[in-house]
Amino acid sequence: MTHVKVFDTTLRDGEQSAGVNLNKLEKIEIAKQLERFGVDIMEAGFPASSEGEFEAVREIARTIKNVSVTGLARAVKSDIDTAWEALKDGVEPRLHVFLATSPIHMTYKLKKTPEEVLQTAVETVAYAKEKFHHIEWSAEDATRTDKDFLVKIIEAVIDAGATVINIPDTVGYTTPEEYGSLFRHLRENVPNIDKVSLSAHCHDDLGMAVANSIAAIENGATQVEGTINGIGERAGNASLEEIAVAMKIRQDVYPFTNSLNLKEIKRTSDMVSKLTGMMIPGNKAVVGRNAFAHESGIHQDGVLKEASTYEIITPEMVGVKSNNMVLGKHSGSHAFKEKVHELGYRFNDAKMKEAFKAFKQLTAKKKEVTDEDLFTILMDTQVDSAAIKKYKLEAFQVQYGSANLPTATVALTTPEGKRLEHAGTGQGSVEAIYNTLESLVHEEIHLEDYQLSSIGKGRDALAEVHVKMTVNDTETSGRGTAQDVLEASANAFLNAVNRVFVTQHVQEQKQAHV
Ligand SMILES: CC(=O)SCCNC(=O)CCNC(=O)[C@H](O)C(C)(C)COP(=O)(O)OP(=O)(O)OC[C@H]1O[C@@H](n2cnc3c(N)ncnc32)[C@H](O)[C@@H]1OP(=O)(O)O
Ligand SMILES: CC(C)C(=O)C(=O)O
Repeated sequence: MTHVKVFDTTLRDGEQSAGVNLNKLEKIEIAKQLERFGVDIMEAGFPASSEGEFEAVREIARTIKNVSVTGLARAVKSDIDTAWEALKDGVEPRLHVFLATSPIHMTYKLKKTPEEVLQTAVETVAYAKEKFHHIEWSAEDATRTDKDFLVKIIEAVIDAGATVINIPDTVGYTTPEEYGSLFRHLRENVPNIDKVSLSAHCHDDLGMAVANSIAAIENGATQVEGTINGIGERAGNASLEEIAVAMKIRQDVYPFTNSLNLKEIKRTSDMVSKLTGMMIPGNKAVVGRNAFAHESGIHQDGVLKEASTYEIITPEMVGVKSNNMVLGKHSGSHAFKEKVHELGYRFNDAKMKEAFKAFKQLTAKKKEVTDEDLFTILMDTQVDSAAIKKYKLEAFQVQYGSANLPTATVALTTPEGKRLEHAGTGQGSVEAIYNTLESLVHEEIHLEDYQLSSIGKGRDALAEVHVKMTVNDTETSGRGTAQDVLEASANAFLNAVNRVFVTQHVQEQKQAHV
């Protein structure tokens, strides 16, 4: 059976999803989970794109020990140098360098002739080879590229030192037949193709990213790229969990192996969804809330008699567990620690105490704390940098009545430790809180998006709010959870403001040290 390497780009192409903005701690947390999931390569970001991104990629390369960490670079020497600085301490530094090859991209975007593009590609790969042993070269918009030119440029970059050739369907334009035949064509026509691995990278604009990726594998790709939950630019990338489960369930027609641990799918998917704020549709294959739910009588009857009548994937296969140890008000720290480990978290004593405290606070309001609730608490504990001082919500009160203008009174502490209080109004309760918070933090804030969902079921379920906003023209996002919808809303607002504040604070500290 052919082994297929899995290249995860959740932290790069996935983060290119409109409105997604992960901070360093969140990226590291996802990277650790991707390592547990068993990906072979993870693209941690685009180091030359910003200082924050550079630092996140460098930290991931230093932290992750069982996965080759890569970073994206344009065919520009300074991008390659920056990528090297970010990646060089990793266990297997790997560069991902790309250049567009289609007539549309070369003419209008790069404003270069095909000859100039070929020369730039060769020069930059040769330059990168002085530093990197592993180089993936991507022909951006390969599926709208002239085939003869594609053959020519691939042969040249292999000679220059590329070790993996990626054939991206950048705009999600291709079809399974066409994409498969492109891989066959390259294998048959690029003279030195045996020196490299071929990789597939598909986008989902026409809803065919997974099918296209599998067609590529059937036709010689030994590496497949994608993201968790299929997040990514525009309509997203190929969803890795769907590719993995399709290969597992249809081994009879897809005789390929990979190193993924399918039982980590649910946890990975939940984490990516929560930290990016990209909700998973209920009917999403493999990880949607309804993926294992049977609603209609005939189906339920069939499943009760024999599950395989209507279930081709078992929930256990992808890590959806039945909750056998319930934690609540009377649970102690031992059971809590046990559960923390079961959920895949490894905390030092201080973080464990912090998480236990948050858990106990929740049990005062909620009878039964589910795995989903705990997962949220643990993730919040993990990605919160207690060392950096931030705005903190102290108390709030909202007066609401259908005939009155809602009024919020809010108290918070500033990063400098000062307590502030203010009251304000709005058309609704959330707006009243947000108007008041805006006055308190003295920044110009525009709310772009607000999403509310519940974690789990029942009247006492936790509320989770995701916001996207601009703070003084800087785009940011925030997440807040609480049992009360208004408190979760206030937390999300302050979380978004704090992200901007923390970034500024780190930059100011750096400048002070220069
Ligand atoms: C298909 C993909 O997903 S590619 C990855 C896309 N991801 C991103 O763009 C996210 C990160 N990007 C960024 O932060 C910024 O775009 C930066 C820092 C990389 C560049 O910013 P800027 O210098 O302001 O340039 P801007 O983004 O406006 O334009 C891109 C420039 O790169 C050029 N370019 C685009 N791709 C490449 C490439 N592969 N190799 C070399 N140059 C390239 C464009 O032609 C344009 O050049 P020009 O300024 O001479 O016209
Ligand atoms: C950089 C390349 C691989 C890319 O993301 C694309 O073409 O979609």
